[in-house]
Amino acid sequence: MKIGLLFGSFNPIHTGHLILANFMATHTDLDAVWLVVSPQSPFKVGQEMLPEAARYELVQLAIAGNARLRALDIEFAMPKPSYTINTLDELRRLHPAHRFVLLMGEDNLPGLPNWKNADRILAENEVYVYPRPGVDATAVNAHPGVKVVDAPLLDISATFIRDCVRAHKSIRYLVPEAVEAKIELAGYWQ
Ligand SMILES: Nc1ncnc2c1ncn2[C@@H]1O[C@H](COP(=O)(O)OP(=O)(O)OP(=O)(O)O)[C@@H](O)[C@H]1O
Ligand SMILES: O=C(O)c1ccc[n+]([C@@H]2O[C@H](COP(=O)([O-])O)[C@@H](O)[C@H]2O)c1
Repeated sequence: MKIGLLFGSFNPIHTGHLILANFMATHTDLDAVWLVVSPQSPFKVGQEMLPEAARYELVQLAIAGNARLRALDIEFAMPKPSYTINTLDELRRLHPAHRFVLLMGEDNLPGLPNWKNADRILAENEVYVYPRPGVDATAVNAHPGVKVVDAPLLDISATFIRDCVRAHKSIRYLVPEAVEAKIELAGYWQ
């Protein structure tokens, strides 16, 4: 199996993540996409985050019923911050028969050279990139292993979702119904 890995904080998961994941799982050569919930992104230290278990639960609610998508909590038991190279090594050790591809939104590409062991990440992995509005990532796009897919732009972010909830504005259709219901019931960001 060829599997795409979408690493993220998912604080919370939103329709942008879901369209990206499903597009990669159905419009490329990938067989499935695994959404890896990171307890602590190295680039978001000190930022407000829901507890990792709550973010993981929202991801599970969001992807329920989609056989091509799966949620992973593998980084919960690993050292923090969550360095992607360590998780890639661990996933290859656990699943030697699978081929893995790194997935990301275009906004993450300019910072990729600053990730831990970025050279090894790029040498060992194909990277499929989903375009994101307002990003110029041409420098890293030139790397032979990096492929930007041709897909509809989605101007949705977790930041916008949190801001809407705080302002008591509707997030209907910006997140799946089950995610909206859980956010409301639990009172996240209110
Ligand atoms: N609307 C989008 N279009 C393309 N890629 C996206 C989109 N939203 C998220 N991604 C990608 O999904 C991955 C995980 O993103 P993350 O969980 O940090 O969400 P975010 O919406 O960017 O969060 P925040 O607004 O809190 O920074 C990253 O690779 C990011 O680029
Ligand atoms: O490995 C790294 O050095 C690294 C640096 C920045 C981000 N990441 C991962 O990239 C994912 C998205 O990060 P962010 O900051 O956009 O939420 C998340 O899973 C992070 O752990 C990883």
